[in-house]
Amino acid sequence: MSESPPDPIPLLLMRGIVKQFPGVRALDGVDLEVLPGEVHCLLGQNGAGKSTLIKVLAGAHQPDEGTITLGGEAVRLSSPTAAIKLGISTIYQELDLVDGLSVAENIFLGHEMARLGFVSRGEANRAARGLLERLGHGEIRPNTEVGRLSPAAKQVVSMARALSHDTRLIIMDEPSAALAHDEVGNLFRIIRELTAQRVAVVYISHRLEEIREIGDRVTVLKDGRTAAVGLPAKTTPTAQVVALMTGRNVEYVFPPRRPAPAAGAEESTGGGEPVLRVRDLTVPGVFAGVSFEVAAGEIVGLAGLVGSGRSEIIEAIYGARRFSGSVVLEGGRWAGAVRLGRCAGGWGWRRRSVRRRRCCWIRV
Ligand SMILES: Nc1ncnc2c1ncn2[C@@H]1O[C@H](COP(=O)(O)OP(=O)(O)OP(=O)(O)O)[C@@H](O)[C@H]1O
Repeated sequence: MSESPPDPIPLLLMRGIVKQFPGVRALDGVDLEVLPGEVHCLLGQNGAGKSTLIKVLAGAHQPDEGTITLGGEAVRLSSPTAAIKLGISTIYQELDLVDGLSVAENIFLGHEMARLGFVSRGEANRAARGLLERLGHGEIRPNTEVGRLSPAAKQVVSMARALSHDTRLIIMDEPSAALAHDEVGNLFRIIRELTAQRVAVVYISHRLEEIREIGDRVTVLKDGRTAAVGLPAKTTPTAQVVALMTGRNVEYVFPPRRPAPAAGAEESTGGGEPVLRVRDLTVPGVFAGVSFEVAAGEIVGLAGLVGSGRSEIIEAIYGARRFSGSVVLEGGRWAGAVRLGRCAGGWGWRRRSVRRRRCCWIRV
């Protein structure tokens, strides 16, 4: 939260925003109000319309209906460049950096260097260093190739790029997804410094505890509509936020938990027989030695930072990647076991092969 209270006159007002895609009304009259110097969190389930709304705000999508007012003036965000010129910068979850370019080149990508008055690479590097130091990351060297940086360092470069413009509003789409715990602390420190300078932040995250820590107010989207505007981020009960996001009370969202397995019972399977056994799953250079089991009726969360290999593990399990180790499904339609990493070709081939080897199949 900023040190001084947010200015009550909104920096941004979006009213009745509609965005229709073929067959989908992604936004159906959404309202958003952001004050200068506040962290405004945007919440909603998958598909609620958050990304579409921030793309409208970033100038990447044109709304079919609705009005946008920035600093008291009606604006048309006709392109990303128009949005940037008006002081709106966006940091997307999939950071849009160019791996083959240097840190400084990425920061000033799209700037008109002549207009900025840079006469040499050295000057661009010096300006980049200044921005990185402002973000508390003077150790990132402006001439390093971005592809060599960690996900956290890449995000700092993205923020430096946002700050390289005269920014009044920064949109951050799941900024903590790529960060380890201590790096999230640094992100929050940077956000607090920005808001102290009256920069507003629109912050998208699925992590409610983060929203409590860094957020000032919350807008909740549901099915392309605004379910709530400007709720206090620190004091609104979680059950209320979840109910607004889902349209259901918490007791219906989370079914009653089964009792934990007794001591000595089969580990990590909720006490039941494992249906899926994954052993020493390895895709060289991506992940190694992953083992877990899933019992019938059990939901197992696969947690990790962006880049840690979560999606790749699932891709290996359903057979889209070659791997070593084993993936065994018990009690499925086919008897026995199959190592999906060895399966290739069409479904018919797989089916015959699975039968011949007395294997089973994971039905996804
Ligand atoms: N370019 C597009 N073309 C067609 N439909 C789209 C397009 N972009 C989004 N949609 C649809 O619009 C709806 C809202 O999607 P959107 O990505 O904005 O939701 P979201 O809240 O950001 O979800 P998530 O958290 O999963 O990113 C979804 O039904 C989605 O399938």
